[in-house]
Parts: sequence; C-alpha cells; structure tokens
Amino acid sequence: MISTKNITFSYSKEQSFIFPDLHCDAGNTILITGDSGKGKTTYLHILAGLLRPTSGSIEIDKTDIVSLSEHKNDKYRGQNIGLVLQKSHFVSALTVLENLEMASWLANGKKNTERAKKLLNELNIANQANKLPSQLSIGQQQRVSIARALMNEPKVLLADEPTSSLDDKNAETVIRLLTDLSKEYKTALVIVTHDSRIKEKFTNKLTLI
Ligand SMILES: Nc1ncnc2c1ncn2[C@@H]1O[C@H](COP(=O)(O)OP(=O)(O)OP(=O)(O)O)[C@@H](O)[C@H]1O
Repeated sequence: MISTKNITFSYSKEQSFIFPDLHCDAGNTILITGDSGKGKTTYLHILAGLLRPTSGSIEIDKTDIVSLSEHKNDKYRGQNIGLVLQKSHFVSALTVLENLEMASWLANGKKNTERAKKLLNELNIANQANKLPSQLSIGQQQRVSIARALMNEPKVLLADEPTSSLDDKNAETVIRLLTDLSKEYKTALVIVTHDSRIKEKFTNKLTLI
C-alpha cells in the first residue's frame, strides 16, 4: 500500500508543485496522467524517495519514507520499491541474468538466481538470460527492467511511461505483465503515462493539472 498526503515540491523559487493525494492498495494499480511538464515524473521520483518533498508524507505500509534519513531511504528503496524508469540503466558489461542477480545482491547481499530465472521465465525472456542487455530489443529490455524491479518482492512498483517506445502489441503485453505480476506479488502499481492506449484500460487515475 502507498498513500501520500499534502506533497509539495519545488526545483526553484519560480516553479513549485502541489501534488494531489494518492492512494493505492497492494495488488491494485493507479495511473498518474496529465499534460507534458505538469510534474508526473517529478511526482514518481518523489514517491521513489529519489527527490525529497518540501512538505507532506508518503506512507508505504507503515513507514513514512519522507522522515527517513538519506541512508535509510536508499536502503528502504532497494528493499521495498521497484522502479521501471524511462531509461533502463543496465550494467552493460553484465548479462541479463547477472543484472537481475545484482539487484538482489545490492538489496540484501544475496544473489537470488532462482528468483531471477523465475521472473525471466514469467516474462517470456528466459532465452535471453545470457545475453548482454544491448543485444536485446527495446521491448525485451523493457521486460528485463520489469523483472529487475520485481527482484526484491517490492511493496510498490513505480513505472515511468513504460510503453512510450513500444508498438501496440508490446505495449499491451507490458501492461498485462505489470498488472498480472502486481496482483501475483501483491504490489501496489503506480504508472505514469500519457499513453491513451493505457489510459482507457484503467479507472483509478490521478490527473495532474
Ligand atoms: N532536475 C530538474 N531541475 C529543474 N527543473 C526540472 C527538473 N526536472 C524537471 N524539471 C521541470 O519540472 C517540470 C515538470 O517536469 P516533469 O518531467 O516532472 O514533467 P512530466 O509531467 O513528467 O512531463 P513529460 O510528460 O513531458 O515527461 C518541467 O517544467 C521541467 O522543466
């Protein structure tokens, strides 16, 4: 479960944001929509603890992540929040499987090879496990990014424009995978998008104006 109250943020004196409150239960999905420049990515980065809000609270299960120290916040993110960002940022010298193993190793000091293989299987890319990320198509990289985000059984999965570079078929697949996996793993799923192909599929939406 993720829930926010009275979040405000500013990059500078000239530009400040007041974000509407958001609530999403485990296994459910919420979309953050709105025109370009309204602060969707900024809000997602605040939810991830990558940016600190000026005021307000973000509760994930029973933890207010805004009140955590920087160090605890980084640790909390690694263990509880899955991120699918616009750019995938893989370690280019490591294989797909090694990139996934690294996610669990960084969070808890253990290489969870079994889970990595299970997720690659579920995402239908098990046959790409020993390739380098650069040898995969964009759609396949997107699925690796989702697998990596789910490695540590996160309480919350945050996805920034996960379908923007995908054709209709791949966009549909990615959305189905994200929603199916979030239900299976009881993860609250927050998707930032301006993709009308996605918007029509969900009723739980927050529009930034
Ligand atoms: N690091 C930054 N420093 C200063 N201003 C920023 C920074 N990142 C974003 N902004 C500004 O904040 C505003 C909101 O940006 P943001 O990327 O959150 O919008 P968005 O709704 O996700 O847009 P888009 O749909 O085009 O991706 C924009 O005016 C942008 O120029």
